[in-house]
Amino acid sequence: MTHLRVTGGRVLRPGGRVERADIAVDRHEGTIRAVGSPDEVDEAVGGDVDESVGGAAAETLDAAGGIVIPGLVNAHTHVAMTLLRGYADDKPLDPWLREDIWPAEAELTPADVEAGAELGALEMIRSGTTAFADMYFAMDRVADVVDRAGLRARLGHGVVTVGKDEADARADVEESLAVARELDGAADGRIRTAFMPHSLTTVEEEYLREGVAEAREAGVPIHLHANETTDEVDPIVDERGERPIAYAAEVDALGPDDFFAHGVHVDDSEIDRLGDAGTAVVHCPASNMKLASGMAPVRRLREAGVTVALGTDGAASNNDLDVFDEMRDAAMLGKLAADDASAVPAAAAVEMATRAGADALGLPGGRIEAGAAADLAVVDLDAPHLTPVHDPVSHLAYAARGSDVRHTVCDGEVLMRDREVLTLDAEAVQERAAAAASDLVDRVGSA
Ligand SMILES: CSC[C@H]1O[C@@H](n2cnc3c(O)ncnc32)[C@H](O)[C@@H]1O
Ligand SMILES: [Zn+2]
Repeated sequence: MTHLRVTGGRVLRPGGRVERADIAVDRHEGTIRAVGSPDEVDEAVGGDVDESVGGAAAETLDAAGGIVIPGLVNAHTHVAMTLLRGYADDKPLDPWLREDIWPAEAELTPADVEAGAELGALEMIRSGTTAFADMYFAMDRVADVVDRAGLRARLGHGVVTVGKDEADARADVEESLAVARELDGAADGRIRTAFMPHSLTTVEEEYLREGVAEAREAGVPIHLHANETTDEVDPIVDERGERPIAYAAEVDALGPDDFFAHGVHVDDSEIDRLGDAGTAVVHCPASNMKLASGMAPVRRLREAGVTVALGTDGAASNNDLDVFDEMRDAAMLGKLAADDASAVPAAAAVEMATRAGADALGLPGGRIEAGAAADLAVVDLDAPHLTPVHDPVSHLAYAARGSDVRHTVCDGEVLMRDREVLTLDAEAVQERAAAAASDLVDRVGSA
C-alpha cells in the first residue's frame, strides 16, 4: 500500500487553526497528499486498499478523540547525554561542564554514544518528536541510530579547541567538516549536517574562521552555543570590545541558514542583527532555568523577526527530551522575562516547537498541508488532565505531556502506533543504555 490515512481527529493547520479533518499520506514520497473530509481523503488515496483486511485501507492511524499536530522539532540537543541524565545536577554551566560533564564525556566510547542516542531517540519518538539537531561526538553512531529509528535530524560533530595543541585543535575542526560533508543526505535524505563549533569562547578565532570558511564552501550551515551565560559573554566583550553576535558576524558565522542555541544574554543591537541576518535562535528554557543561565528575551526576538525554535539541550541539563515541557516552559518563562502574561502565548509556543523548529534547522516538516513532509504526531486529548477541551492549542502548550502522544509518523513511516515504538526495541534500548551508563560511571570513578 502506498498510502497511510490518519482518520477521525482534529488537525492543527498552518496558522494555528484547528479543524476536523482526515489526512492522506503518500508513504513512498514521505509527504502529505491531502488534508480534508473523509471523502476528499478517500479520493486522494484512490483504490489503494488491502484485500487481506476486507478491502479497507490497511494502514490507518486512528486519531479519534485526538489532535494531529506536526511532528515536534527538538532544535538543540546532545542526544547521547541521556546516559548522563541525573548524573550531575544543581550547578551553573561552567562548573557543571568542567567538574562533572567533561570528565565523564572523556570516558565515553562510540558504543556508549550509540546506546545513549538510541535511548534519546526512543524518548523522542514516544513524546512526538520527529526531528532534532544534535551536536556531539561519534556522530556516525548517532547517524546510524537516526537511520534505524526513522527520525529526521541535522547532525554535527562539536568542536572544542581550547586546551588543545595545534594538531589536535585542527583535527577536531577537520572532523566536524568531514562529518558535515560525509553524512549529509544519509538515511534517505533524512539526515542533514552542519559545522558545529561548540561556542565562540571554546573555539579560538583562527579555527573558527578556518572552519566557517570551509563550511561555507561545502554549503553546510553553522550551529553553535551563543550568549548562553554572562560568564561567556563578558570575556568576549572585555577582550574584543564587541558583543558575541558582532563577533560571530565578523567570522562569517551569522548567515540565514545558521542557528544558534540559547541567545539568553543578547542586547537590542544583537537582536536586530540576528533578525537582519536571518540567523535562528534555539531557545532552551528548561536548561536555562536549571543551570540558572538566565531568561532569553523571546518576545523581543520574535518581534524582531528572528525565527525562535525550541530545544531541550542535553538530558543532563533538563532532564528529559520532552518538547511538550519546552513549550510550556517557553510560554511561562517568556512571560516572566517580559513581565507580561501575554508575551509568549500558547500559539507562539506551539509554533516555535513545530514550524519554526523545522525552518531553523532547514528541514522539511513543521506544517500539516498537502505537499509537506509527513512528519506527524497524534496527541490523545481523552485524559483527565486534558478535560475539558476549551482550546486544543492551549492544551498543547500548557497541559499535554509527551506521554499523551498516541502515534508518531516521520517521512510517512509510522514510528509509534498506539504507544508501541515500531522501529526500536524499547526494552533492549533501555537495558543497554542503563548498563552503558553504569559502566561509564564506574570508569569515571576509577579514572
Ligand atoms: C563538543 S560536543 C557538545 C558539548 O556541549 C556540551 N554541553 C551540553 N550542554 C551544554 C550547554 O548548555 N552549554 C554548553 N555546552 C553544553 C556537552 O556536554 C558536550 O561536551
Ligand atoms: Zn547544548
